[in-house]
Amino acid sequence: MSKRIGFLGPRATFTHFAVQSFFGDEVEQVPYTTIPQCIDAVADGEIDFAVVPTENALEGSVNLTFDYLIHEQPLYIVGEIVSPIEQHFMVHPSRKNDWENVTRIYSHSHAIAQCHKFLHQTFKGITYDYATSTGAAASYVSKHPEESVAAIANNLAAKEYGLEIVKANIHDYHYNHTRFAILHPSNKAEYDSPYLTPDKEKTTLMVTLPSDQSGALHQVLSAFTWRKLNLSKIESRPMKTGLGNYFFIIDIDMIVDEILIPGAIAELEALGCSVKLLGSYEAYSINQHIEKEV
Ligand SMILES: O=C(O)C(=O)C[C@]1(C(=O)O)C=C[C@@H](O)C=C1
Repeated sequence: MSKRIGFLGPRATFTHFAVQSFFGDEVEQVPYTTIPQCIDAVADGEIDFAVVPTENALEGSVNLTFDYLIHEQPLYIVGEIVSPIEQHFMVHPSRKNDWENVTRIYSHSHAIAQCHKFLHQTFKGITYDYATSTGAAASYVSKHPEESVAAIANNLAAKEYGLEIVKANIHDYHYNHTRFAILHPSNKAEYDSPYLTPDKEKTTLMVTLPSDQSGALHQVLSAFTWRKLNLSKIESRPMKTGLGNYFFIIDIDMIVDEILIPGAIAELEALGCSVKLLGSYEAYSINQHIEKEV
């Protein structure tokens, strides 16, 4: 039986492109309207893996994904897909000669944020409406030709929903990539992509510091430093238990081994930190532009 892969939908989102590039057509692709719905589905066993965005090179972390994983559904990251992101400005074909006069712009908040310079220069003072995904925004614009609204999305969405791209590549910086996590309830679950080869190994930890201990973060970092464990990310997020209470998400450039990472974790625990493994996995990069049909 083919695997069921859930993703942030509808069809033709960036997440759908990541799923298509990694898993291909042999799997059943199941769209969900929101990130929490997709995460719940894999936790409930409705699907085999969930694919959701975690971080964009211009905008930073997708907080909803990490917050939901930490506070609501403790799943493991079992793989990572990095995809190039190209944002285009699109309208219903009936507005293609009048696109500069639209009065609303609809997209995912990250997509809007990635295009701020263009939007500020071209549409000063315009209203932004936030959609659950770029694909959802494109689908809305196609169904509402009577509304003076444009979408920001990728070219698969323009094709899928019959929209006209009137301005291509409107993201502010050329280097625009997003990471997507493949999630599963067990950290032993694996899926080798038939299409992509892994280019990195990673471990993600959640570390909570002992309260009010001076130099605690310095001590945490030195547990990695003297073992020469390279960190590619360290980010703080609120614990949601009170002002000033934070935990850290730490990415290490290596999978869990027998000695170094267990040693670092034991040292952190001895310092009074609590440490949770969020995943130890392979990371894959998509090198092609988004042109392939999904
Ligand atoms: O809306 C989409 O198409 C998504 O897949 C979500 C998402 C995100 O959450 O960052 C993914 C990639 C882009 O950075 C913009 C939006």
